[in-house]
Amino acid sequence: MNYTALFEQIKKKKSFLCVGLDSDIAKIPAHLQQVADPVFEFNKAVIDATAGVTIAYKPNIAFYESRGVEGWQSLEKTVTYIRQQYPEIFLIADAKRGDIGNTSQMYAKAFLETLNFDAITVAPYMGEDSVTPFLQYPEKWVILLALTSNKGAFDFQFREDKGVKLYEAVLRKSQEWGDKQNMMYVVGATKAEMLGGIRDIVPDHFLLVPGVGAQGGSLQEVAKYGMNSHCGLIVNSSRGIIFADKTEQFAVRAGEEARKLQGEMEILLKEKGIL
Ligand SMILES: O=c1ccn([C@@H]2O[C@H](COP(=O)(O)O)[C@@H](O)[C@H]2O)c(=O)[nH]1
Repeated sequence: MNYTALFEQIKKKKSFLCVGLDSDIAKIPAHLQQVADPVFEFNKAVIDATAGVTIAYKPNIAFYESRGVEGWQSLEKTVTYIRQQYPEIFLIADAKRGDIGNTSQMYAKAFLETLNFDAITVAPYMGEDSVTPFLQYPEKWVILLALTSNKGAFDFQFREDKGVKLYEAVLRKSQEWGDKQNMMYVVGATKAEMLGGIRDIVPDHFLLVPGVGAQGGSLQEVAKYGMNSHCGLIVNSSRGIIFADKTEQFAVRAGEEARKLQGEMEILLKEKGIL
């Protein structure tokens, strides 16, 4: 999916919501634990309840690969289901990969070709040759970790060299490798106040923003500092939507939580003049 198609989806759905499929098998409602593939059945119900107001899904790969072969099967079935039922939706593998060049090539093939995701999250710290193999796929995206939502972000990402913070150096240097058509950046909603400065460096790129919902980030603050004339934001919520309820009503509640966020997003898009 290209930049224009993504923006068209945002306008059509009046939403820049990404639902995170962090489908921890231990948290899946009891009544689904007996079926053949509880994670897939859970995902399917959440997807059907939220697809109308969602532009992207982001399975976090840890919740699948931790279960071995069965987990990979749940993931593959989930991707196939979304591709068949909701082909307009943008699919992000939150895998946080990146290694020496020939290994990155295999990670890229695994997620962008074999599993057919639209995008993959990549850690930038091994540099150019670890990132560029992911950029060889037309209409696929690298989402580079820039400023993460967690407390540990302060350990390295704010370190300064000649007045430039490490996450700023990531934003600047990586623009030599890709552009707004194939590269996005992760910026945590918990660091929304830094988004103004980030927009000075990457005014046009899409940003994937996790941290709204369970981590307490504010959607309004994210939009205030981070929204550009093409929206430029994909805001993720995982636990706040998929585990809003742990009873047989989980999908209904997931749909309600997703619609609530979409309603707030619609207001923000209108305020910005995008709708
Ligand atoms: O800086 C980052 C980068 C990635 N994530 C991921 O996003 C989701 C957030 O889940 P919630 O349940 O909505 O908190 C999860 O998959 C993280 O691994 C992030 O939170 N922060």
